[in-house]
Amino acid sequence: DRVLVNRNSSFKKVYGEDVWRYDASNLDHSNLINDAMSCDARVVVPVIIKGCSELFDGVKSMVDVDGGNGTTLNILVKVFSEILDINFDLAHVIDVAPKCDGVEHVAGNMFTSVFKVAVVFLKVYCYV
Ligand SMILES: C[S@@+](CC[C@H](N)C(=O)[O-])C[C@H]1O[C@@H](n2cnc3c(N)ncnc32)[C@H](O)[C@@H]1O
Repeated sequence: DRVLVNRNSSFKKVYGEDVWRYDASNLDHSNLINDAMSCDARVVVPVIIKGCSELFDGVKSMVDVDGGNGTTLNILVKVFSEILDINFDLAHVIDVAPKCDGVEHVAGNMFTSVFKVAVVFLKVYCYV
């Protein structure tokens, strides 16, 4: 109720800015979130591949918007190697994302960017 009434999150109330802005200058916290999301991707993405691989049939290019450190695409590209993959996230996340063959890391803001790709993949975005 408090979030709905005040129109901001508990995180913002405590730290003065939303978690993604906070992380840009608190890289330990950013890395903690990236590592946690990587763990999630390692569980969820194989399930997507096993359960609905037809989603990727014929796909030539794909961007993972808010893709974190690229774990999701690192897994997908090993199975669907014909897809041109772009991992898109904020600059402080992309700057430390590990390189991976077949995945291009691009930094930017998803609210002001246009993606010239066939498929936009979005797994877990939250405003905190
Ligand atoms: C909860 S994590 C999800 C990471 C990944 N999609 C996953 O599910 O494993 C949210 C991600 O959104 C990114 N993000 C937040 N605001 C963004 C924006 N305006 N443009 C691009 N990425 C953003 C954060 O840096 C973070 O990596």
